[in-house]
Amino acid sequence: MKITKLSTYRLPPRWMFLKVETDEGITGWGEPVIEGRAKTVEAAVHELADYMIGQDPSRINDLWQKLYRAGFYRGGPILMSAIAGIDQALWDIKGKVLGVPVYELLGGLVRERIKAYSWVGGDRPADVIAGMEKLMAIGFDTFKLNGCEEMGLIDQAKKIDKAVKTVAEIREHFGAEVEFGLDFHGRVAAPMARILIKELEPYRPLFIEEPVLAEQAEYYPRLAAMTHIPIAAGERMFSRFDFKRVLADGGLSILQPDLSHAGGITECFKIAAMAEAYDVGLAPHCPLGPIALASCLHLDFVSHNAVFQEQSMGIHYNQGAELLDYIKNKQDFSMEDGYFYPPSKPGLGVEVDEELVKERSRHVEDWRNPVWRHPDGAIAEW
Ligand SMILES: O=C(O)C(=O)C[C@@H](O)[C@H](O)CO
Ligand SMILES: [Mg+2]
Repeated sequence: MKITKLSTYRLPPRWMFLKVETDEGITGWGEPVIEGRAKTVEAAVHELADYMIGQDPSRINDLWQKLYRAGFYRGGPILMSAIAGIDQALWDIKGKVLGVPVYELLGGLVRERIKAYSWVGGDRPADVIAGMEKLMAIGFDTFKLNGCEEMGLIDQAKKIDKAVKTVAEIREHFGAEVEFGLDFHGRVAAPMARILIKELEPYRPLFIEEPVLAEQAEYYPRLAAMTHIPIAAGERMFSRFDFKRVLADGGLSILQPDLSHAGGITECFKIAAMAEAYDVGLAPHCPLGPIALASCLHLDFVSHNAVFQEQSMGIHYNQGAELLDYIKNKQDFSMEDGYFYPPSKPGLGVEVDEELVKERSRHVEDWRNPVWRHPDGAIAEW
């Protein structure tokens, strides 16, 4: 079998699908994208296609190493997202050729289901109680919300109070009936992170995510030393080499590699095993589409240390399309009592509605995240 063509489709809300075709009619789908830089990743995919055309798709490891190492420069969000989507499509092809779900190729199930969590509250946490109640009605009891809005390097007590008030209301309303992660989203710098974490402790968040930016990862062990709340990060780390440093330095209790940013299934399978050696949980980051989510689920079902799975149903970023809009087998992503169950179809188990993908990709807005500024006009982390 030989790879014959790579086609990319940028799609609302802010996703990109990749179709890899072969000379035997079997195709694989991937989801390479960096949110807000879809065109850049698209260019990277088509540059890397030069290494792919005419190659045997079954040699995933060799192709991965070639894509990663052959161009001299490596790593980072763009190249690793391009590799991620290609890798997902290669696993999809392999599973379809052999007639088994990808998790069977990775050693089979370690669990029967995986806990899902859902976003509430949007960019500026609001209406979180109503959002949680709505999702609890369909079985969710685990959520994530932004921990705060813009936060200056040194900021006012009232900004802290506003963040704490939102969380206090959740506990006041639901008691211990819900679990929630607080995503600081990289908006907070170390000085304020210390204060905010301390003031949030009494409300027992399930984890605190990106308490500081990934480029400030040296603070993770220092923050972990001052709190018992598990610290999570990983969506802005892109390879084993990024993750080995934070694992060796300690501080993270949960790794959140993104299967569409960190080199795909091949790379994240290794990252998951590295985390397990440190007793660190795996909770793949996934605010994206169905192919990314399916890739996460296959990893969750073979990783002993997988703890819960993010998914984008109803997420505030999904303007213009929803998680399952582009796939035919929506029932295969059924959620029961807040859990996902193993995909059953060969490959990634995603049946892409190709006609709809082609139609929707003809007129696609180029999504950008908002640019925030502090009251003094300085750029704020979004
Ligand atoms: O889902 C998360 O944890 C996020 O922090 C969302 C963020 O990654 C946006 O997708 C960036 O555009
Ligand atoms: Mg996040």
